[in-house]
Amino acid sequence: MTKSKSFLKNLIKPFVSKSSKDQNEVDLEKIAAQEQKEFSFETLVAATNNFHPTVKLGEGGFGPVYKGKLDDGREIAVKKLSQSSAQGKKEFQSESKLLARVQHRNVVHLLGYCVHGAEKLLVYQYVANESLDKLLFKSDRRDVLDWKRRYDIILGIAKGLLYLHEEAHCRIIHRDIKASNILLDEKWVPKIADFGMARLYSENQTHPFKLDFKINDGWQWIHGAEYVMHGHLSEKADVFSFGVVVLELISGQKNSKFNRDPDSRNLLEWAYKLYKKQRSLEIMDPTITSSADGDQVAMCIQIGLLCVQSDPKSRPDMGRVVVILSKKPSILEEPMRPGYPGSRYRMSNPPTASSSASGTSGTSHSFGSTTTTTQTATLTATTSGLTSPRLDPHGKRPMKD
Ligand SMILES: Nc1ncnc2c1ncn2[C@@H]1O[C@H](COP(=O)(O)OP(=O)(O)OP(=O)(O)O)[C@@H](O)[C@H]1O
Repeated sequence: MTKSKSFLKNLIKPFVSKSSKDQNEVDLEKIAAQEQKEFSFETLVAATNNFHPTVKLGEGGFGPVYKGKLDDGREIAVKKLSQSSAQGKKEFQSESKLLARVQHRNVVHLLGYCVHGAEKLLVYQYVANESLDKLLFKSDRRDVLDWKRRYDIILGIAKGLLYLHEEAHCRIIHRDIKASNILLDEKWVPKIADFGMARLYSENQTHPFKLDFKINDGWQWIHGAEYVMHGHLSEKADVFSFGVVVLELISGQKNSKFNRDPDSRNLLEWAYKLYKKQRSLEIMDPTITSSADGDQVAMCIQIGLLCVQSDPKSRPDMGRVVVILSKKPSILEEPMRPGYPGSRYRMSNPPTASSSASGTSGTSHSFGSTTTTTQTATLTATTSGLTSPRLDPHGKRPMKD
C-alpha cells in the first residue's frame, strides 16, 4: 500500500461503518476456523504418559484432568470430557476453536482440542499453583495468601469476568464461578478455569429453556432460580458467584460449609448481619489481620455484598466492580439483603416455578440434608411453565447460553 493510501485508511478508520466492522469480525472468525488448534491423540498420549494415574490432577464434573508436557516443553492440562455430551464432532471443533481465541491474563488459555473416536479432549495451559479453594480451605498454607495477594486475586477475577462478559469476541457467561474454578499461577495471578463449558456440552443448542442445576453443590441453584424468574440467565448470575468468592477470600470461610454463626444460614447472611451493625470487619480471616488494610477490606466486603444481592438488577456489572476496585470511589450504595445461595442445602422437593422465583428473594424453602452424591437435575421449562425435573444420570451438565 502506498503511503498516501495508508494515510487515508488511518484517517477514515474511526468512521468505518458498523457493517464493515462486522465484516472484519466475520473475517476474523474465518481466520480462527483455519487456525490449527487440533492436537493429535498420539501427542496427548505421549504428553501424559498414556493418561497415567500418577499425572491425574483431579476429576471434576466434566471428567478427569491430566498434567502433560509437550515436546516443545510446554506444560499442559488435558481434560478428557465424559461422554455424556451429544455434541457432534464439527460443532465441538468449531466451539473449541472459538474458545481457544479467548485470551486474557486472568482466564486459563485453551490451547486446543482433540477428537479421538467418541472421545473429546480439551488442552489447556497448565497453571502451576493450586486452585483457590484448595489453598484457602484445604491447606495449612493459607497464610501465603496475605491481604495484598487476596486483593489482587479479587481484582484479577473481576477483570477476567469483565473480559468474558464484555470484551471477548463472543459473550461468555461462566455459570460456575467458584473458588475451585480459580487457578493460581506461580505469581499468584488468578485464572478463571472451565469457561465456555456450556457451549461445548449442550445437548440441544437450540432449546432456549433447557436448564440444569446441581442438586447439592455450587450455584446452579440460584442460577436456575434466576433463569426461571427472568427467562434468561444473565451475567448477573456470575456477579453473584463472584460476590461469594470475594466474601470467602476475605473470611477464609467456605460458604457451603459455613458454621461460624449458628444464627446465620450461610456466610452471606452472616456478613450482611455484621455489615448492618457496622461490624463487617469481624468476618475477616485472622490470618490476614496483620497484613490487611481495613478500609480496603471494608470496601471489598461491601462490594461482595452488593454482588450477592437477591435482585439481579441491583447487582453491579463487572465493569463497575473493576472500576470501584481500581479507583476506590468514596461512596458506594448500601447493599440490600443477599440472595439465597442454596449451596449448603439439599433440595428435598425440586423447585416449581414459583418456589424457584422466591429463591432469589431470600425466603426459605423446604430442604432436606441427606443427599451426599453429586447429581444433576434437569429442569425443562417451557414458555408456559416448568415440566417435572428429571434426574440426569450423567452427573453435571451445564446450562446452555
Ligand atoms: N489448566 C489447569 N492447570 C492446572 N490444574 C488444573 C487445570 N485445569 C484443571 N486443573 C485441576 O484439575 C482438577 C480437576 O479440575 P476440574 O476443573 O475438572 O474440576 P473441579 O474444578 O475440581 O470441579 P468442577 O467440575 O465441579 O468445577 C482440579 O484439581 C483442578 O485444579
